[in-house]
Amino acid sequence: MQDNIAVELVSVTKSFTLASGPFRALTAITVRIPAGQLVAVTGKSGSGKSTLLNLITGIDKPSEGSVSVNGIRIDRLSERALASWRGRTVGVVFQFFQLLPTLTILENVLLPMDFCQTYPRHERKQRALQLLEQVGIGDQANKLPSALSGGQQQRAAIARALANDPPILVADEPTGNLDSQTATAIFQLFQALALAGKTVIVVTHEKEFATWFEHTIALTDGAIMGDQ
Ligand SMILES: Nc1ncnc2c1ncn2[C@@H]1O[C@H](COP(=O)(O)OP(=O)(O)OP(=O)(O)O)[C@@H](O)[C@H]1O
Repeated sequence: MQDNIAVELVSVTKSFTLASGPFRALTAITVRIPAGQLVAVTGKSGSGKSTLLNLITGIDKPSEGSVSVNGIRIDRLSERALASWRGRTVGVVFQFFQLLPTLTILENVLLPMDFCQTYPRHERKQRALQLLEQVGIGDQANKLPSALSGGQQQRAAIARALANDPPILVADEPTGNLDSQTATAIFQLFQALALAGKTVIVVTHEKEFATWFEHTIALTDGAIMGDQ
């Protein structure tokens, strides 16, 4: 594998067992994502986009084939090793933000650092505040998520995803719940993160942002129809 490939799936098939029999959500796909790129995953509902993200984040294992992230064969890791690996290597951003509602924005960003112990305790608050500044909501740190707009909540979720300085950021329809101006600001943030060296993989239906991506993985019925 080349040094600059962040994510590599080779001949990956993912099958699920349904009452009606086995079902292939992904069939023999091979994908190579270079480090530091902003990459889109597109396709209709049910085409396998979330399944692909779940393989990249190690939430699921392939039925066949290999999944390597930064040179590590994650399909061979134990669940315990995967949990630790995931916390340090992949930040995840969701469509509905999934911030903990009873914690402040600052506390939400501190959680992954407390969980993984990636930074000494006395450095964590400063780092969380810096991340909130970086995503443009430094002044919202002490508020509860419900006091923020959707766009601000997504920025907070991005800061939380960056807490442990993961090389890879994965986002599943991160702007699906935002207006187009706010969505543009979120994509600008992803672009800046990719320029700074993060590999950013985004599931998106929004065609108007197609030109922002350096690479698009287009899925149809669990197969790759275009890999530009
Ligand atoms: N755990 C599972 N058990 C059974 N079938 C599953 C499971 N996860 C996904 N599937 C099936 O695999 C196919 C791909 O699902 P996936 O969620 O990856 O699609 P998607 O492209 O992300 O769709 P959407 O845009 O609607 O989120 C679908 O037919 C889905 O029903």
